[in-house]
Amino acid sequence: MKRGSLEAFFKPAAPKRPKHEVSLDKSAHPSYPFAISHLPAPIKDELGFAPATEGRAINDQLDLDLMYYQPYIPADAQKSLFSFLRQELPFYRVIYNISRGGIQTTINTPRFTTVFGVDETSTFNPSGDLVDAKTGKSVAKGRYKCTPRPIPHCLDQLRILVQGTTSETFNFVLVNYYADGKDSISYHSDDERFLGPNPAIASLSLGANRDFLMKHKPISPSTTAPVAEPKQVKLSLASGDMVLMRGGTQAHWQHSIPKRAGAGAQQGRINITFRKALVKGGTENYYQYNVGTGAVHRWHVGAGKMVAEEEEGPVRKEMAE
Ligand SMILES: O=C(O)CCC(=O)C(=O)O
Ligand SMILES: [Fe+2]
Repeated sequence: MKRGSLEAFFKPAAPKRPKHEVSLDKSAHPSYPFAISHLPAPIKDELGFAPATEGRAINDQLDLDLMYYQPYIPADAQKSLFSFLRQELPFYRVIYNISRGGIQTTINTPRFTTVFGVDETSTFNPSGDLVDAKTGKSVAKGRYKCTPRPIPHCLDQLRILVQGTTSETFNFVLVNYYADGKDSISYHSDDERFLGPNPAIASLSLGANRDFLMKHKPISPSTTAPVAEPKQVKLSLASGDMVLMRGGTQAHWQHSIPKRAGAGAQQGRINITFRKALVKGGTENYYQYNVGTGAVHRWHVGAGKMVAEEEEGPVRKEMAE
């Protein structure tokens, strides 16, 4: 076509190529507070080189069965994946009540959390409807006390990658965001019955370095020869690292990310765990404690922190459209 011709004049200008290739595609679903971008192509390409190192077995202690990838995510993708996920995912600061020794206590989860997925009894069909895993029929509205969310494309790519490496299968992605050294997770085991016996859990770290502490549960005194209490394990998790916990690890060990003071404690850290819940109760538990009922928080680039979004009333929604 000749330059300056009438045709050229009317031909819409070719869209300008962005400096970095960014995906315009997004995962949208009625259960999401907002659409979630797909992984940008450069990150996706880099992930093709994962695992960046071979896993190293840590199983020299009683009941401990870990594989440690140091790192799992290739160096060139660590920062960009961290920033992308922090910016794209909805996060919550869940508050809930528990009864401790008959006394009602309010727990403020000391970190941001979010979760996607559904247990084995259900699945999302290609249209995004929740259906029974066996019959493919629509799941009745009241079946779950929560609203399960499909795993967005960006996290699903990670899930598929980690499944390939570990030969495990996962249907849940839980994400923690530790804004700084004051955020933490106290000692616990992910040994809920809804995960079945000896669950495998893959745990990916991005962003700030944090210590991952593990301790054996108390060993009940037995009539046989006394066993030495295994010593504490400390892994200094760095950006891109992945720990696969499996076998008897959850049944016999607890883990935590303690608060941290001093240099480096101002940096944020993302943790992603991949798990497999077998029954409905697992889905309800995960949404109750990782989404809850409070406001959604979103990363605010200008403020450099998570900001709670106002509840979207009908007026704002109309304006946004
Ligand atoms: O942040 C971590 O590395 C651990 C998170 C964790 O233990 C959990 O979410 O259950
Ligand atoms: Fe855990």
